[in-house]
Amino acid sequence: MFINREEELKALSEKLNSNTFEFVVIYGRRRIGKTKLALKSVENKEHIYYLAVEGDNLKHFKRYASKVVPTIEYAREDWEAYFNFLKDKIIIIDEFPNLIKENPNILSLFQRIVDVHLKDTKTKLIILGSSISMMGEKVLSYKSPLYGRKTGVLKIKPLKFKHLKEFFPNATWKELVEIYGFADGIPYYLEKIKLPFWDYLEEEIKRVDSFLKYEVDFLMKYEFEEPTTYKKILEAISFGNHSLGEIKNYLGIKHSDITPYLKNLIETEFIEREIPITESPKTKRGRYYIKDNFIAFYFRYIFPNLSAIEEGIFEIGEIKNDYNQYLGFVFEKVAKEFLIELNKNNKLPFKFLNIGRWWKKGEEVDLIALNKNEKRVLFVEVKWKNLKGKDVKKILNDLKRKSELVGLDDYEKYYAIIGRRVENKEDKDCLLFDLGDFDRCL
Ligand SMILES: Nc1ncnc2c1ncn2[C@@H]1O[C@H](COP(=O)(O)OP(=O)(O)OP(=O)(O)O)[C@@H](O)[C@H]1O
Repeated sequence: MFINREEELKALSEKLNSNTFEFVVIYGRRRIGKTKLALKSVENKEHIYYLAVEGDNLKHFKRYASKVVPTIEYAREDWEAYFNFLKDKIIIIDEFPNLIKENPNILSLFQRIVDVHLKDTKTKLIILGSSISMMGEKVLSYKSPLYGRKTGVLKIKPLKFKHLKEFFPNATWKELVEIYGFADGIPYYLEKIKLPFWDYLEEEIKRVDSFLKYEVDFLMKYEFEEPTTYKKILEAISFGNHSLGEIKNYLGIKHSDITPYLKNLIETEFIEREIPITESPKTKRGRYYIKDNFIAFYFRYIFPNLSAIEEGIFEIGEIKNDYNQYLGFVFEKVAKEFLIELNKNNKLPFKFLNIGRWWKKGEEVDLIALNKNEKRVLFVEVKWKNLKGKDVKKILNDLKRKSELVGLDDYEKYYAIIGRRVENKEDKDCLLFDLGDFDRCL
């Protein structure tokens, strides 16, 4: 089964079919599907695939490459000599950071190989890496010897919510939101899930060898040497502490500065900083959110309960009882994707160019979609609840009240409510959507 990645495959296919040398960097968090994508792109093409390991890479690489280019057996054991035998070939090196760890000079060495041997050939060199900090600093940064050599960069993101339907064609949208809250759009986790979701989760948590216990440690090991404080920060955010002050309070640190930790967590893509949509990027009023649902799920439900899970006394009810509240946040992310899809297909009253949250002094609007040129704005409230007519009226009144606080007085205003289920969607005072619309629109 291979799901989506159409745009990435198109970009790779253009590179692979070009008449010139190409050096493509593919990176993204572990489990996201880099290897599968790279291999899919060369499915019907002769290629060398090498997964770099912790040591002896020169020897191992030669063995793999010789399956495609037997004459490489005669090459001296060094990278420059190897690449002389590999001109015009497709070469994929997975987990490139392992090569850097084994030999930090590899970067200058590859720079030389490109400049002296490959630049004027049709060789396609594709390197893959999971450590975002290392790929960023050593490969992609302007300080890297390889900086000017790459001809393409692909950052692999999670699959979209709508793609979950392809993994689980028989699941309802409600069940898909529940699954998304756990696995996000990360193929490795999606692949593990069997329906019904709650039975799967209960069984997985009970397993002595459950991957849930170790996965996040394994991911963090790739980015941080000492993850304790990072973990505490992620736990704080997963329990709804989003401002700097709230996070500090949760950690119980009064004076020490946690901004370097936050900066590193942003750089390694564990979290992101958001600002109210109407503010300038320089604002101090940023808030921190965990980037993928799997990490949020782990820090909300697994990390605080590791001992109980280990002792086999953890009850899945602990998660079930809280899950709807947690999904409130997950559903906002789903709703945003849904609106972006509607926008793309011209199914909204105007085309927005910007979408994001807004907050000020205890007041919040879940989503605001803007077109500054046309001076039109859509205010959106997202509710992971079944809404009756009277609920809709109440929410709409409150949304209208809040819309007056945002300061877009001369804009033409529109309102939308997105609920789990909404009764009487014909109400014409605002746009109303629920999971029933997803089949039509996603
Ligand atoms: N587009 C996809 N459709 C379906 N399954 C996928 C897709 N991409 C990846 N997978 C599955 O998800 C799992 C992880 O994918 P893959 O090994 O390619 O990720 P990766 O980013 O290279 O991970 P790592 O860095 O941890 O090795 C694999 O079992 C793969 O089969």
